[in-house]
Amino acid sequence: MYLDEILVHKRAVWHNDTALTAGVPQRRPVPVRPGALREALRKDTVTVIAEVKPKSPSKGALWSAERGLALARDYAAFGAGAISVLADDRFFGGSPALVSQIATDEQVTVPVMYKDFLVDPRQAELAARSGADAVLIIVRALDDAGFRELFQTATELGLDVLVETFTEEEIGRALEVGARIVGINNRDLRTFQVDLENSVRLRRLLPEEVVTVSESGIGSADDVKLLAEAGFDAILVGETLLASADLAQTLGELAGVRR
Ligand SMILES: O=C(O)c1ccccc1NCC(=O)[C@H](O)[C@H](O)COP(=O)(O)O
Repeated sequence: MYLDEILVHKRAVWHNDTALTAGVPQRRPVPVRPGALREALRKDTVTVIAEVKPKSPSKGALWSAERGLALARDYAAFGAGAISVLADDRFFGGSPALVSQIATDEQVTVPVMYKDFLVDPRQAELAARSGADAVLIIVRALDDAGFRELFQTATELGLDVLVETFTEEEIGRALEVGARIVGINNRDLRTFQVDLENSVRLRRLLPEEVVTVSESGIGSADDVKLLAEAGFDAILVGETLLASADLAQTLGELAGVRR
């Protein structure tokens, strides 16, 4: 299920008002922490944003959603600087309720990002109600007006925004709206091909004041060293952690690389 098909589904769900919102309180249950994600990503070592992703279109089943909270607690205890939680149910097996459960948990003290395919400002409102500190917005999912509106809505709600890019043109669009945290995806969401060189090649287009995140396909401390040398502040990692037989060790290796 490639990006275009996911977006068709998302637009239909929000257009028809049939989005899954059960398990998310009507009012945000915890205070907003603007800047929390950005701050967590600027450390001496490359920060790991560890992902709770129950399944994926490219890999199938990865982790049971029922054990999502336990996983998030382990991530926080073993050195993740932030946690990304899939809010999409259909393709990734997550839910807004899962984000809420993790974002409001007392043992999960690191920032939590609401990870979905945002096509409607109401999704940013749902993210804020869930208690998340941040949302991800994928530039290529939106036209300029839609991107600007979503970015503005999320920012006004006090959420940090990780703006995901894949090309030079998309980096230009991210900077144009004033993005302060920019991700570069290594996975082409139209083919699922993964190439870390995409991050290395595009990083130089981002100014120093922008916090940078390399996303997807990161599997070893050597990968992280490559990205640290290219100038990245942080990495977004799912599959490598979800498949690890020794999470404390794997996370320790990825999170221990100096910038
Ligand atoms: O992960 C997928 O298969 C996928 C398919 C279609 C759209 C998005 C997809 N992934 C979203 C992500 O951003 C990744 O989950 C994230 O970067 C972590 O990647 P990885 O470490 O490779 O699990």
